[in-house]
Amino acid sequence: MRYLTAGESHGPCLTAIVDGVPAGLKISESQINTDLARRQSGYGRGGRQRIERDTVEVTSGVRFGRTLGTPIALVVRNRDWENWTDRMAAFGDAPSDLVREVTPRPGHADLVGALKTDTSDCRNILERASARETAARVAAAGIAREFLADLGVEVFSYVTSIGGASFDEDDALMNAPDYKPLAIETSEVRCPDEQATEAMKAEIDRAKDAGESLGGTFRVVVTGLVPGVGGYASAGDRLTSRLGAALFSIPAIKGVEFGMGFEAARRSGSEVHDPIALDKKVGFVRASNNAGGLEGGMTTGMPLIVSAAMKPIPTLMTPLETVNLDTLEVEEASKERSDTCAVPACAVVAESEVAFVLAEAYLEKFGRDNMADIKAAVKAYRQRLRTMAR
Ligand SMILES: Cc1cc2nc3c(=O)[nH]c(=O)nc-3n(C[C@H](O)[C@H](O)[C@H](O)COP(=O)(O)O)c2cc1C
Ligand SMILES: C=C(O[C@@H]1CC(C(=O)O)=C[C@@H](OP(=O)(O)O)[C@H]1O)C(=O)O
Repeated sequence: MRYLTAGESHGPCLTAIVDGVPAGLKISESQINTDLARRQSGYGRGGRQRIERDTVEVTSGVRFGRTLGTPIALVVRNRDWENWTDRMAAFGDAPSDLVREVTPRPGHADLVGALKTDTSDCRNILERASARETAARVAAAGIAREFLADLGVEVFSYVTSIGGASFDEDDALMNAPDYKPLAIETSEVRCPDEQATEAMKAEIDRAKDAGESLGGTFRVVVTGLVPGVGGYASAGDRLTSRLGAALFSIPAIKGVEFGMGFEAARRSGSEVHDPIALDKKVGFVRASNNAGGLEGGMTTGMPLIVSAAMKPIPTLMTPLETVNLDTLEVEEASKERSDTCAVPACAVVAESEVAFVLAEAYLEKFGRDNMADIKAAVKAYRQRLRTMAR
C-alpha cells in the first residue's frame, strides 16, 4: 500500500491516491474526517485553521462503503483557495500587483528550494513545502488505519513535551502489553496529563507573546500487533528503517527514537534487553518493552513505541535576518500567517505515517487481495504461534 499526494497550500485542493489496497475493506468517511479534524486541532495553531474545515471526498476505488481493490483517490478542498484564485491561478498572467516572496525564512524550505529550482519567488517553494500537504497524508492514511483496525491494530499518539514543559511518563505503563494512556483527545495539546497540558499551553502563550515559536516531542504507540511483521533479511525490509524514513518525511521532524531510544546507549545490556517468557495462551511474551516493540527490524508483538522530536516552527513574528533575493540587502525574513506550535498536529500526521508502514508490512506478510483471505491468514498465524508455545 502506498500513497502519492499533490496540491499547493493555497491551490484549489489537495489530492491523494492510495494504491495497493485489498478489496472488501470497510471505509468510513466520518472516521477519516475525525482524523482530519484531529490534525487541524491543537493549542498554538495559527489563523489558517480558522478558515479550513477539512473533509474528505472519495472519488474512486470505493463502492457502497467497501474498497474495490483498485486505486483510491481522495480530495481535501482548501477553503482558503477563494482568497488566492488570482495569485495561485494555474494559467494566465501573474496579477500586476503580485507580491513576490523574496525574503526567505531561515528554517523553512524557502532559500534552498529557490536556489535549487532557479526562482526568486519563494512562494513557488513554500506552497508545497507547507505542511498543509499533511492533510492529504492523513486522509490517505485513513485507509491504512481502517485496514489495521480490522485486524485489531490500533494507532494513537500523545505529546510528551512542548518547549521546556514536559510530561514524564510512568515506566510501568510503557512496559505493559496493553498500554494506553488516558485523556489524550480531551487535552488541547494531546497530552494525557492535566498539569503538563497547562504548562505546555503556558509555554505556547509565552512564545506567542514574544513573537517566537516552539517545537516539542511526541510518541506514537501501536497496539494489537502480531510478532514477525517486517523483516531482518535485507536493509529495506527492516521496519526500523522504514518507520524512521516515514517519520523523517514529515516537515520539521528532526529526531526519532524507538522504545528506550538514546537512553539505551547509556545503559548496560541487562538493563536494556527485554527478557523472553512463555504464556500458554498467547505464546512467547516479553517481561518489558524497552525495545519499543521492534527487534531485528520486526514487530515483537509488544506495543510499538516510537518517539519523535519536532523543531520550532520556522516562521517567526519577530523575524531573524535574511537576504532579499532581489536586492541582496540584509532584511527581516518574511512573516507569513503561521502556527506558533504544531506539535499536537504533527503527532497525528506521525500516526498516519506509522499506519502506512505497518499496513504495507502486514500486506507483505498476509497477502494483498481481499480482507477475508488476509484475516484468515492472520488468524492461522496467531494459531501457529500459540501451538509453538505448547
Ligand atoms: C503540522 C505542521 C504544521 C506546521 N506549521 C508551520 C507553520 O505554520 N509555519 C511554518 O513556518 N512552518 C510550519 N511547519 C514546519 C514547516 O513545514 C517545516 O519546518 C518546513 O517545511 C521545512 O522543513 P524542515 O523543517 O523539515 O527542514 C509545520 C509543520 C507541521 C508538521
Ligand atoms: C495550512 C496548514 O498548515 C500550514 C503549515 C505551514 C508550513 O509552512 O508548514 C504554514 C501555514 O500555512 P500557509 O501554507 O498558509 O503559510 C500553516 O497554516 C495545515 O496544517 O492545514
